Amino acid sequence: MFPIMLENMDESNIFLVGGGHVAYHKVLNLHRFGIHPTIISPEFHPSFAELEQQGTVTLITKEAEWEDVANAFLTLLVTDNEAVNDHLAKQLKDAGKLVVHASNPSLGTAQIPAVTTRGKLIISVSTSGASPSLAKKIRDDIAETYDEQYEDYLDFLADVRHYVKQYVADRAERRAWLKEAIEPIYLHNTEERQTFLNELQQTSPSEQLVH
Ligand SMILES: C[C@@]1(CC(=O)O)c2cc3[nH]c(cc4nc(cc5[nH]c(cc(n2)[C@H]1CCC(=O)O)[C@@](C)(CC(=O)O)[C@@H]5CCC(=O)O)C(CC(=O)O)=C4CCC(=O)O)c(CCC(=O)O)c3CC(=O)O
Ligand SMILES: NC(=O)C1=CN([C@@H]2O[C@H](COP(=O)(O)OP(=O)(O)OC[C@H]3O[C@@H](n4cnc5c(N)ncnc54)[C@H](O)[C@@H]3O)[C@@H](O)[C@H]2O)C=CC1
Repeated sequence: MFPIMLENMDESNIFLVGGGHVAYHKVLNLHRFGIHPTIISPEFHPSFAELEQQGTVTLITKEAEWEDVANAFLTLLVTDNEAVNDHLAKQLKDAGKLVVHASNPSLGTAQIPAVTTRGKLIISVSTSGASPSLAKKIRDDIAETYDEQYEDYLDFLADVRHYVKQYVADRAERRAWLKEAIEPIYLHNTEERQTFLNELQQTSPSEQLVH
């Protein structure tokens, strides 16, 4: 199992096979990350009608075949038909694709973790399929510690990092600034953040562009 963050995906290439209860739950999770998938299924959970109206999903009403997903970047197999899930998982795996098999994870090449976001902070917990319920619980425990105030704190840290990378040439100095920025005082105190940024700008003015 190797965790990785994906970005800049072509979302027209993200598919679900099966349109039931589990599919609906998985789609709401994808939506949190701005992904609007295509779902192939002969029947759909009633809640999908609203999502289709909103334009956040594309529904294709049919039994899934290999041709439907052959060009997919990522496919989530969430039908209640084991044979269909198994067969497509094998073909997708052989084709080197990312595939989540929702009922027999070992046949896939990827799994969905339990996730919470705090702006740029993404808290992601996996139990490698041992207990999705525990993954959820641990995620919720961590999310209590790293609460909403981390949202603008992360924005502050991103600003600091952006500035330091551009205008602080010396590597040791860069590290010192970046290490200082994660001191707890900057989490709680926005005035201290401003003082920090002012000091950073005075010590390393933005005219001295680092190449
Ligand atoms: C392998 C994986 C496949 C994948 O990658 O999707 C998988 C597989 C299976 N889940 C099953 C059951 C449940 N899954 C949940 C919940 C979640 N399941 C998620 C991920 C994963 N589930 C992947 C592994 C992740 C890991 O281990 O860390 C979460 C974290 C993320 C998400 O789905 O978005 C999301 C919570 C997040 C949230 O709510 O925010 C609940 C609890 C609930 O719904 O409250 C139950 C019922 C209780 C229980 O079983 O624990 C079953 C048995 C089906 C049956 O009974 O036959 C299988 C099949 C099997 O295990 O074989
Ligand atoms: N990963 C997870 O988080 C969880 C996974 N599961 C597993 O997910 C699977 C689906 O569960 P539910 O959504 O509750 O079932 P469901 O019965 O609500 O939905 C199944 C869907 O698959 C569709 N389907 C059937 N044959 C198909 C085909 N040939 N091509 C395309 N779509 C097809 C049906 O029309 C239906 O929309 C089950 O195998 C279950 O064990 C269950 C709980 C959680």
